[in-house]
Amino acid sequence: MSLDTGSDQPLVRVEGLRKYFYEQDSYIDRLFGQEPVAVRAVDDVDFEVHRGETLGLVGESGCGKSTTGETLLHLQEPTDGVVQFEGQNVFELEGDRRNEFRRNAQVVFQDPFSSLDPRMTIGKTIQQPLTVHDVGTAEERRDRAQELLERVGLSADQIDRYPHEFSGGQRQRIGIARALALEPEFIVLDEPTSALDVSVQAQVLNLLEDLQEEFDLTYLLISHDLSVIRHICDRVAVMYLGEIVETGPVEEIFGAPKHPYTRALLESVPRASTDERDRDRETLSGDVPSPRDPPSGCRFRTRCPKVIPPEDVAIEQDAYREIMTLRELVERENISLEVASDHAVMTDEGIDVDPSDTDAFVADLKAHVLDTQLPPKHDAVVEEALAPLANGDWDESATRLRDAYESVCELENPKLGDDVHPVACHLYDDER
Ligand SMILES: Nc1ncnc2c1ncn2[C@@H]1O[C@H](COP(=O)(O)OP(=O)(O)OP(=O)(O)O)[C@@H](O)[C@H]1O
Repeated sequence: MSLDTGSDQPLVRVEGLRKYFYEQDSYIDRLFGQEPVAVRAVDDVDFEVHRGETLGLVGESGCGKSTTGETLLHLQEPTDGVVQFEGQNVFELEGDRRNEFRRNAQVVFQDPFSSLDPRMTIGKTIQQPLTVHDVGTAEERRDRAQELLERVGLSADQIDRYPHEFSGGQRQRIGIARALALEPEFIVLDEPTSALDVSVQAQVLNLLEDLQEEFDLTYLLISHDLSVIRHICDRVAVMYLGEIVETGPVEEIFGAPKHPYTRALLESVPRASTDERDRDRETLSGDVPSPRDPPSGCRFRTRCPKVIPPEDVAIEQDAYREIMTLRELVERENISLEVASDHAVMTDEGIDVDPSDTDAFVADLKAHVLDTQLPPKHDAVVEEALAPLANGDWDESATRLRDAYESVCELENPKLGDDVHPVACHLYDDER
C-alpha cells in the first residue's frame, strides 16, 4: 500500500455524480401519464482517488456502491456530474481517447461464476480485451495470457481449460488476469472476494496487493465487508443511501469514526473480547429507506441514534426517537384510528369519537403506538398533538408534532467538507 496524499492531481476525481434509474412502472401509470419514479441510486457524490492508493467504498447493500463504480467507468450513463480521469472528463471522451480510457480503467466483478463465459477457454477470456483493442499478434496475445496466468498464481499450461474446471478463488484469479491484460492504471474491484470462501478471501486480497505494488495500480475497492476494507485500503469513503457521509484514512475511519452511521457499521461487526462486547453500542436499527423516496435532510436520520432535538427541547434520545417514529406514522397517516382505540368508530364520513371521550381516545391511541412511557412534559405535548386525530385531522396533528419536535437533521442535508477526514453530519456543524 502506498498512500499518495501529495498535491498531485488525483488519478480520478468525481464531482457531483448522480445516477438515477427511472422506472415507468405499470401500464396504468403510463396510461395516466404518471411521472416515472426516480431511484436515486447515486445522488451527488464527490471523491478523489489518488495514484497508487486503494480507496474503499463501503456501505450496506443497495446504498449505491456498484452503481457508483459502474457509472464512474462509464459502463452506465450518468444522470449528472463529472468524472475526470487524468484530468479529462470521462463522459465526453471520444475516439482514441475513449479507447485509451477503456484500456486504462478496468473492473473485476464480484461473481467469478457468472462473469466468465463458460463456453470460452480461460485463455480466450484473458485474451479477449487484447483482441477487442487489437493488441499484438495471436501468438503474442496467447503468450501474454500465459504470462498473466502465472502472475496470478495459476499455471500457464491451464490456458486451454474451461471455467468449470476451476474453483471460485481460481476463477477470480482469472478475472483479475483479464483485467490486467491491457496494463491498466486503475481497477474498480467490485466485491472481489464476497463470493469466495473465507479461507480463500485473504489469498485473493494478498494477490491484489502484490499486483498493485508490482504494476503501480490504483484501486477503487467496493465492499460491504469492513474486514476486507481494513485489510487492503488506504482511505475509505462511507456511503449511505446514495450519498457519501464520511471519508478519511483507513486508520481514522476505524480508530476514530465520526458519523453515527460509520460508528454503527463498525459496531455491527462481531467482537471477540467481552470487554469490547460490553461497551456502549450504537447498533443499526430499522430498514434502509427506499432510494425512491429518501428522507429529507440527513438521509440517515430515520435510523440515527443521535438525532439532534430542537435547541429548546431537553429530551433523552430514546424518547425523542419514539416521538420521531410517531410523527412519521402521523405524517404518513399510517395509524388505523379505529383499531387503535375502543373509543373510535369509523363511519362513511370518517372517524366518530364522542367529544367527551377524546381523552380516553388519546390514551388508547398512545398505548397503541408508543412502546415506552414518555417523560411527563413530553407526554402532555404528545397528547395535545394527538387530540386532533379524534376528528380525523391528520394535518393538525402532524403540524403540532412538527412544531414541537422538528430537528435540524430533517431540515438540512449536511454537506461533506473537504478536509482530510470530512463528515456529513450536523453534530459536527460547530467544528466546521
Ligand atoms: N438497473 C437498475 N434499475 C433500477 N434500479 C437499480 C438498477 N441498478 C441498481 N438499482 C437500484 O439502485 C440502488 C443502488 O444499487 P447498487 O447495486 O448500486 O447498490 P450496492 O451498494 O452496490 O448494493 P449491492 O452490494 O447489494 O450490490 C438499489 O436500490 C438498486 O435496487
